[in-house]
Amino acid sequence: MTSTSVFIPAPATPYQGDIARYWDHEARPVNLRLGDVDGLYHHHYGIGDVDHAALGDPGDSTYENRLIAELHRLESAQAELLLDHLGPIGRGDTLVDAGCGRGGSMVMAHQRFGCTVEGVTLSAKQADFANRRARELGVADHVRARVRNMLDMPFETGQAAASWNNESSMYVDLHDLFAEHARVLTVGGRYVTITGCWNPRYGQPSKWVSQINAHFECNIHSRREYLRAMADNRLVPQAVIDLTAATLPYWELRATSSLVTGIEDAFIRSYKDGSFQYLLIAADRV
Ligand SMILES: C[S@@+](CC[C@H](N)C(=O)[O-])C[C@H]1O[C@@H](n2cnc3c(N)ncnc32)[C@H](O)[C@@H]1O
Ligand SMILES: CC(C)=CCC/C(C)=C/COP(=O)(O)OP(=O)(O)O
Ligand SMILES: [Mg+2]
Repeated sequence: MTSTSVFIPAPATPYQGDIARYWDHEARPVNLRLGDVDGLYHHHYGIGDVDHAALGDPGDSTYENRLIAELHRLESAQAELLLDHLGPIGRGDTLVDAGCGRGGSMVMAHQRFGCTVEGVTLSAKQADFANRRARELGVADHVRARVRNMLDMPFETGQAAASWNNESSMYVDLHDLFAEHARVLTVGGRYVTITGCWNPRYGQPSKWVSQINAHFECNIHSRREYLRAMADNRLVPQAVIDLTAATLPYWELRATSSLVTGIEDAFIRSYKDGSFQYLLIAADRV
């Protein structure tokens, strides 16, 4: 598995065409400069406490670089937590990253398990970027991204020991998504998602959630929709972890940086008013 497939299917819908264009043109410093820290490029957010000793004094000339390294450390910690929930994975197994972005989580999964990791993204630019990084790291025989729709993945039924969505499930219908994961997963395999979802206890999506949807052209689902769509598709939750408190330090630190994008306040306010939650759900394919 060494070459990038050049076959790029037409978008399944006009919306998917919009999303492909969105990610083809994305080049925010908050993502590229963090990725440059160690060559793992993420498009997800961070968890865990800020290491204030590592950050040092805001007056120091190196402070901004330390802040960037700290945000990146928290984003990688988020991916490590997702990988912690995949269960026992062998070197001969295949993992599927649905909505793989620039491939940071795929590389981390291969480095941890030694296994094959297959990713799909709508963006040809992202797939090229991920495959270039895999070649540079010498792991292109085990890590590959392709331009494909996660609702119609190029994998055999039962091929995957585990699969995941890391902040990519808000772009699709959840019933369609979980039906496709249930198809590609082996019986007894594990599905994991980390996602932002609106909280049914709040009532309806808050104005902050609507603002996040508009910012990213996505459609955030409710926690209830996740659990219902899993139940309908042979995915039985084994762990539901509320990461809202764990992600707030990342957002509060990010809001003080030069790399702000303008969406920080909506995340902080919606996490604090209880209308939005950052969740990990790990489910068994039964
Ligand atoms: C916020 S990024 C997350 C990237 C990656 N999971 C990470 O953690 O860095 C969302 C990703 O979902 C992908 N995506 C959205 N809808 C998709 C679809 N229908 N099929 C495949 N990928 C999709 C986008 O192309 C993008 O790569
Ligand atoms: C939790 C939710 C609702 C996520 C929406 C999906 C999304 C765009 C994630 C982060 O991508 P990014 O890393 O490209 O965003 P940013 O540029 O803000 O860091
Ligand atoms: Mg980011």
